[in-house]
Amino acid sequence: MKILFQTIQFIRSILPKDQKIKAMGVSVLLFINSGFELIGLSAMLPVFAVLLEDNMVEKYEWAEWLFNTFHLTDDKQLIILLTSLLFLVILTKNIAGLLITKYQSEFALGLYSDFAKRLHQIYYKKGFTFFKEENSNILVRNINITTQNFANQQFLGSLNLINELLILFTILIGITIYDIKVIGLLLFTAAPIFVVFYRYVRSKTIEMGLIRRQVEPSLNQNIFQSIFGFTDVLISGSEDAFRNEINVNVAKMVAINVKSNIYNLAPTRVIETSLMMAILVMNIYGVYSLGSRTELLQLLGVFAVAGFRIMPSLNRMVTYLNGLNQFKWTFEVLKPLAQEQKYTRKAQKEVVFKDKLVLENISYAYPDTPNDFILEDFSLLIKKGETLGLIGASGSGKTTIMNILLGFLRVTKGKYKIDEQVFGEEYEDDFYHKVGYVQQSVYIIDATLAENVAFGCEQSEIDYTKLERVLKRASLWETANKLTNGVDTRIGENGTKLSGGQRQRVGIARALYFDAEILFFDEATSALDNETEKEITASINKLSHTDLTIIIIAHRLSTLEECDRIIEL
Ligand SMILES: Nc1ncnc2c1ncn2[C@@H]1O[C@H](COP(=O)(O)OP(=O)(O)OP(=O)(O)O)[C@@H](O)[C@H]1O
Repeated sequence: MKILFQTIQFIRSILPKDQKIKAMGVSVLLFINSGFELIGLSAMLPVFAVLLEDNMVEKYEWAEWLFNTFHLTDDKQLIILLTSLLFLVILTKNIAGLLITKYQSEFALGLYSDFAKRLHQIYYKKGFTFFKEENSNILVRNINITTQNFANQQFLGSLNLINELLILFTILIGITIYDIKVIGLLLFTAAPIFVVFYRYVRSKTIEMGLIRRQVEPSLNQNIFQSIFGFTDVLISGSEDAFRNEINVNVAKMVAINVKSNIYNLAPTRVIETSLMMAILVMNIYGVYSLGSRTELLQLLGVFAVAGFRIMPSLNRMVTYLNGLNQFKWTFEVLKPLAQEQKYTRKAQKEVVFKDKLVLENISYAYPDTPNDFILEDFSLLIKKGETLGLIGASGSGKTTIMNILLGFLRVTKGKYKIDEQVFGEEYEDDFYHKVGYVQQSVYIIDATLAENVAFGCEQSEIDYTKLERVLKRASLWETANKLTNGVDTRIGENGTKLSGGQRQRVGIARALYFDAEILFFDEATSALDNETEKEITASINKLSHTDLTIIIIAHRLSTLEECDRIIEL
């Protein structure tokens, strides 16, 4: 049961105040549900009593009251009346139970959506280096699958477990009041079998959870790599190798799911066996120690009713406990939700860029190699409106400088200033609005050309006049007109329906659409043939000598011909 306390503790740490209150509401509903269950169960007892005993009216006041109120004439009518009442009670309890389940599921799935949103936000706040270092498959799993697992298995699981425990506890108290011997029997026969079984399953399910945690992202990675690297896989003849890796991981998932199914189904059989054991012992006791068969029959009746409810309840308890154990690792993934304050950003300020960008005696080392300085005591001043070229050997630090200027990387020593403002977290939002960034491989989403240029805007929000203007400036207007549906043509995942040069132009048009004041080009033309490179360079040059500040990284000097200044690293 330690796992239940740990889970409740963890849930409390990651739920915001309003959700904690709602969660309490859900718990109260669950307790009401337990109450309904117990009413349903105890409503069976009078029916049994009537079936087993004669002359009820003379023996019990409640039977006499029913007889008089409903003008009954004999015991048969009492049986029918009680069974009908029992039916109504069970019907009401089940309808109420379903409504409560609906509410509870809506709340749990609401938590899933909230956790996914919050985790996504936290990851974004962790910034550029975090995304560069983390495995994307693990991040996808964390945001989408882990949050869902937690909401279903940990949150709902623990609530339901408490609910079942309450029901079980009340039934056991009822049985104790009725006949303490029955409880003794259960404790000495069914309980030990159940405890031994659960202990065995617990260690197995924790182990399975850890395997699942590791295999799921690897499997996704295998599949994604084989899909995105289709041409390389085909040409290198590594199709079988990729498929084998997929198969190995799928086989591991299959083995886990088979075991998981068995561990979730086995309790029914174990519990049934242990209850049968209790009945056996009870019969031995009854035959030799009880006065009459009727007494034994009544004892068995109580036991049967209790067993009828205890069995599925115990079964569900094991399933919930299995879930809690198997998905205990999700705590670690969702821990950042409990420390959300750690990731709060400074209030955002407007950045004024009228004159210059300055790198002042900066040094930079990547976090995983803190002693390896890529840049040391480096200074650079870029005037507003200037077109600056950066050239240098591979690995000399050009992209690192660009990422510092973009505000993605923070300098270890020295200062990065925009006019007189020292760049920091507080300027991020406004500064990102002022920059455009065209990389060697422009990121294209599976949407229309217009949506790719007006990146992140809903189709209805796109300014088509502006779109036409920027497409013309990026020399993409003619291409757009040749597409089946013009700018509203879908250009395929990763821009598969566009040429390399056209994809670069989408990047340029995007930067222009968002009125970037500073444009960064990182090897934007290096993957293109000479002719296309010339065309793109011409498009970039068309932009220079305007108010735009342009910083270009290139391998070929020819690309930088029109630059005001070229710096060689
Ligand atoms: N995330 C990182 N963690 C650690 N080292 C890194 C990281 N990114 C780059 N480096 C190292 O920093 C150095 C400079 O890399 P950078 O990408 O800035 O060079 P570059 O001049 O742009 O190279 P290229 O022309 O080949 O793109 C390289 O030695 C590289 O290995």
